[in-house]
Amino acid sequence: MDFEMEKDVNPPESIYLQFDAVKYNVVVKKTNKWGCAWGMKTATEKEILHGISGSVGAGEMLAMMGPSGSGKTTLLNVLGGRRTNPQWVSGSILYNDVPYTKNLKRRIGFVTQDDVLFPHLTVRETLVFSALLRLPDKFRKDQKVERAQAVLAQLGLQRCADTIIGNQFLRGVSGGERKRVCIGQEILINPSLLFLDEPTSGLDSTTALRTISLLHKLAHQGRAVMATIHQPSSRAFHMFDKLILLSEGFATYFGKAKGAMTYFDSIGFTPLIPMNPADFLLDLCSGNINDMSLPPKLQQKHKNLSFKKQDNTVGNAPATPRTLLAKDVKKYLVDCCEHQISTWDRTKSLQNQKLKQNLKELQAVVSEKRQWATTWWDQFIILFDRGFRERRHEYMSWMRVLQMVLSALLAGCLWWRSKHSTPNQLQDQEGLLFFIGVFWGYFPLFTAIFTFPLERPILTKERATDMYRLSAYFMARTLSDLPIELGLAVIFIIIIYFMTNLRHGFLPFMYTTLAVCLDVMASQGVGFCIGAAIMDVQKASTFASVIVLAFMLAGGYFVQHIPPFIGWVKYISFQSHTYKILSYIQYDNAKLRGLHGGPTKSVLALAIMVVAYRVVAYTALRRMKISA
Ligand SMILES: Nc1ncnc2c1ncn2[C@@H]1O[C@H](COP(=O)(O)OP(=O)(O)OP(=O)(O)O)[C@@H](O)[C@H]1O
Repeated sequence: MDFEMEKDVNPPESIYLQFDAVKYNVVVKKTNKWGCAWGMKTATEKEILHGISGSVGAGEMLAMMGPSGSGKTTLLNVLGGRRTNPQWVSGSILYNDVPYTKNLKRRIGFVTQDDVLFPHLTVRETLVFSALLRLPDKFRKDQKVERAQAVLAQLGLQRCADTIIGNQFLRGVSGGERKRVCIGQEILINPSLLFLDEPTSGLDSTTALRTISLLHKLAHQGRAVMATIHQPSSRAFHMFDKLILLSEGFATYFGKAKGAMTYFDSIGFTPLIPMNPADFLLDLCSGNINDMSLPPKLQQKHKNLSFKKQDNTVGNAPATPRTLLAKDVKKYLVDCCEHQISTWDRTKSLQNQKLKQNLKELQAVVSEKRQWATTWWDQFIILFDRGFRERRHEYMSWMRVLQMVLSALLAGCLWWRSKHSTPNQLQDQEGLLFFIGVFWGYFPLFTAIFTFPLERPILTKERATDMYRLSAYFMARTLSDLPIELGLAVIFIIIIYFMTNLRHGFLPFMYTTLAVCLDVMASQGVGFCIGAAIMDVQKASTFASVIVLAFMLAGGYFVQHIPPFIGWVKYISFQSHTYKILSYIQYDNAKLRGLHGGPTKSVLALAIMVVAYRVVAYTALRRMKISA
């Protein structure tokens, strides 16, 4: 099956990307001698890209090839505006002769190596939600949906349109289809520049070829397409317009893909057996010179080295004649590239394009003011709807409902027809009230701590493309789980209230339900807070268990006279306040049970906590800088 050409969308505005002598450094932190990340640490700077030059224009597909660790992803991230800190990036990177600004985001599509998608949404839902969020408001809702359908057809995804995306635990669409969904999410906005990191990794050769052919078509519709490719087949290789070959962060070739073999032949490297050009080039960049001719300069060295003893060292590893030769080959390639290729290509610049189009017009494309595609409210509604659909299986999960019902039935049996006439009966019933507070202060918290750490990859991806405001996401995400948590809490209270014979009457029942709902919301707030601040599921769970334990112990049931230096825990413990409110609802004279301060204070405290913990969670999320 081939992919249809896009018919109904105007060609994107052309952007000519030119980069010259691009370098990229990172700080490498070394751990101490025990391998721990804390204590005495040393930081060193490491140069990952050593002055890469090249260009790509509308209608061209540039492939970046090289052995693993040669710097392809890093270069793609730098050119795609994902690494812009001038402290670490140097050299010139110009888009229509203008340096990168965040305004360019809406002209750039970026497909990352990992397919970051919601597993429970269908292919159609994924594309429609992306279209609703990313296409500007000048399109009506039905036009946005139509655009998503057109992309679906263009990428040949109709057959699996209503299949869920899936993940390693959940059967969904195939790897190739998932990759096409990711590409679809980017081409929805009709980008001028499309960057793709390993779009063919993990795909069989036929699907990989189809994907490259799709990229080739997308480029020929007037886009500049840049992709890192590991091991293309020879048919795929011939679809590339331009090629950058990297080896250990150095360029060993930049120019027309078709001219690569001729170039390497001209500098002395020719395959001695029929070979896929991509295999030949990768072998060469890795210094593996089996089955190829060598330039005379290296041939002589090869002979000399073959007679030498293996007593030299390169780095920590013993240097054999083969590794020394590989090093010489790479150096030779880099020198040749520097002198012969980059010089002729650097002379080509925007000048060629300027002849075709007005420079001012081209630059206006790059400098267009950055603005949100949709309003805050639309973002909130769309994200709420998406969140609800993604987690609908959880909401409808019988396991969860069963867990709640069984817990309520168990507690109902244990406190069956409880009374509070004698001190012993009263003590038992207070245990029940405390249990309700602790139970509903525990489950929502442990569900909420996973929210942000698990959604971080998708949040990072979507925020990098300016899809929505963080506040709209936060509100939608924190509110979408609330109905189910509150619903379950109400079912629980209905069961337990009548089984355990709590205070009769409509008002006491309603107040109890309200107090538990406040408990649920405060507990969720603490969970969001911990998750957003730590952003690591394991660490967050450990920390949360300590917090829950502290709040429970200080809740007023186990210890009533807490020493003043630790007494503040009681005030921020939502379980303590819930227990207090429930006691007031059940008993007329709560002071007799050692409870001081009326229920109003506790209701107020819980209400403040519901808001305050969420504000702290939002601030923590902002500080994580999950944006580009
Ligand atoms: N933040 C970082 N800190 C330290 N080293 C880094 C960092 N980022 C990249 N590197 C190193 O830079 C080199 C290039 O990495 P990069 O991911 O760009 O390679 P690649 O060619 O895309 O590899 P692959 O094909 O395996 O994905 C690697 O040696 C990598 O370990």
